[in-house]
Amino acid sequence: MTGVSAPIYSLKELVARLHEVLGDQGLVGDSEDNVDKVRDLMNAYQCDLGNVAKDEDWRQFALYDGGRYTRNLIDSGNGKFNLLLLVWGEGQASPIHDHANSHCMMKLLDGELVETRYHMPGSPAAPSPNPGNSSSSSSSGPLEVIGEKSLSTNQVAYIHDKIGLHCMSNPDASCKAVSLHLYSPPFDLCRVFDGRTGAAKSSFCASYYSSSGKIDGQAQRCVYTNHSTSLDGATPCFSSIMDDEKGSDTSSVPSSPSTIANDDVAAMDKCVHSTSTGPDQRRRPFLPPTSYITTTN
Ligand SMILES: N[C@@H](CS(=O)O)C(=O)O
Ligand SMILES: [Fe+2]
Repeated sequence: MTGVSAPIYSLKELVARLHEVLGDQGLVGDSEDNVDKVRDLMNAYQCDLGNVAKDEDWRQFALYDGGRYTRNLIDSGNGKFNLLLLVWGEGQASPIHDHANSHCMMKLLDGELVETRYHMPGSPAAPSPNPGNSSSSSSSGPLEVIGEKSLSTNQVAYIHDKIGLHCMSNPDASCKAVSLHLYSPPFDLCRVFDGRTGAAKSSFCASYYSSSGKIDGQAQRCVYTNHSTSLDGATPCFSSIMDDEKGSDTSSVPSSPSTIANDDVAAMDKCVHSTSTGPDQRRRPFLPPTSYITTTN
């Protein structure tokens, strides 16, 4: 274990500290010590929820256009890590996925997120019918849920393929969520899984909605904010804007997956939750992510 880092009050400082720890090598192999250092730094980052002046530190990266969850690149870590800020719309989720043998450290900055973990098909704890073939797209049967955890603001979570697969979901039907993610080493491809069959597909997962706070392309620039002030001339993502943009959004038509552009991704987007906690009225069916583009079988 490492010591507890002094509070870090800006993403700029966090990035500088991450470069000190990871800039040369990144998180390679079983470098548990450095994993602890990164966890410590992520914990030390003070996101100052509710204080708009301080929140601006991360809100400038929280770009969102009312569509699926966005992945906003904050820093590409000298090629050794990626630091991203993700904005999750109401009820949105990632598909069940792995992390290409990289380390994933995340911190909830705002809202609520639930992490559901699954056994990695083919791992010893959940023997697969296809041992040694875990990178193929063949089915291994329904994925086994090994845990479900609700993250509270400021909480840091960590996952690696050795722990299992996961999906993240925003269970709130009326609020967005924002999270900070560090991946080391960075990766372009991961696998997304069908929770019911265990089938996996390779997926491009290095697409970013924005980099360094700037959107590439035609998307409307829209900053996620709970506050009534817009930042740097951007449009706040109020619910009225969201409603206006519902045209091609299937969020209110969950029973019609055929309207979803990418059926492969839609099929993968079944975040299988434990039913032990009973139905939650705030929960809505999850949306397919934009951020994963299925490329190959
Ligand atoms: N790994 C996902 C977010 S999450 O579900 O951890 C992504 O980078 O899009
Ligand atoms: Fe993930």
